[in-house]
Amino acid sequence: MSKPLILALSKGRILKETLPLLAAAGIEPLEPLDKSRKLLFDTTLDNVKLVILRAVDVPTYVQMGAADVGVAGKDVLLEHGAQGLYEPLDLDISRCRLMTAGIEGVTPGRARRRVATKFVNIARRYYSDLGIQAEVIKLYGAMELAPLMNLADEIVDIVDTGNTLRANGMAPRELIADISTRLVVNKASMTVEHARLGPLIERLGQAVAERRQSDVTS
Ligand SMILES: Nc1ncnc2c1ncn2[C@@H]1O[C@H](COP(=O)(O)OP(=O)(O)OP(=O)(O)O)[C@@H](O)[C@H]1O
Ligand SMILES: O=P(O)(O)OC[C@H]1O[C@H](OP(=O)(O)OP(=O)(O)O)[C@H](O)[C@@H]1O
Repeated sequence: MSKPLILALSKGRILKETLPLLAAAGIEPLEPLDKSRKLLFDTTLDNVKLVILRAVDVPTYVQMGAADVGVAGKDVLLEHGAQGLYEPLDLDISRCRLMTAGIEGVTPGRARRRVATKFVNIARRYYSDLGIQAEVIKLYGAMELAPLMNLADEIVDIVDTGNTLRANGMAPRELIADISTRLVVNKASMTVEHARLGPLIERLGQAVAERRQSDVTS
């Protein structure tokens, strides 16, 4: 039998929205994902397996060829870099915005700005493109706390409803990028496994289009 095709999925919020799309494309795990500590699952498609990863690890698995296909947020992909990856499909799920934000009513001054974020590469690129001097401070969560605690003047973070910012006396400032979840494919796999990947990407594309259509009519 040929080598199994490995799909790397981001756990958490993206996973919940990914599973119905995969099911519509004929791929379902053979056992419930949350009933064990297992991370590698067989599926209803012969020789197609799922691995469930931290979202930030998905691009690494796909880039290195440990997984053929991945599902990850555009924020994670922008932060990681696109080398060795194709991005053939916008899955149109987990939509949000990557923004700068700061304390409500405060306008940032001209001085070197302290910026707290987990997206350090995106932030460095963004401020450098604008010619703004920034000291980027890496955090792993609760970015909204940093300006309140005088650790930073500004944050770069995901904004959806804006509730988290509002609840902490903060307001969005500039849009950096509109974000949604993307399908990524290892460049070598795309060539070698084209016979299996082509139809898979097409079925997923149809599932995305059908979901969009049902959202419009509901
Ligand atoms: N509030 C939100 N609304 C919509 N999409 C979001 C929101 N927050 C994050 N996302 C998108 O979902 C992805 C995964 O978010 P999630 O909160 O599940 O993981 P995480 O907190 O980044 O990862 P981990 O829990 O592994 O640290 C993000 O990379 C982003 O693309
Ligand atoms: O604009 P909102 O609708 O409030 O969404 C934005 C929040 O959502 C994400 O956090 P999440 O809830 O995923 O928690 P996390 O800190 O675990 O990432 C993100 O880091 C923001 O804090």
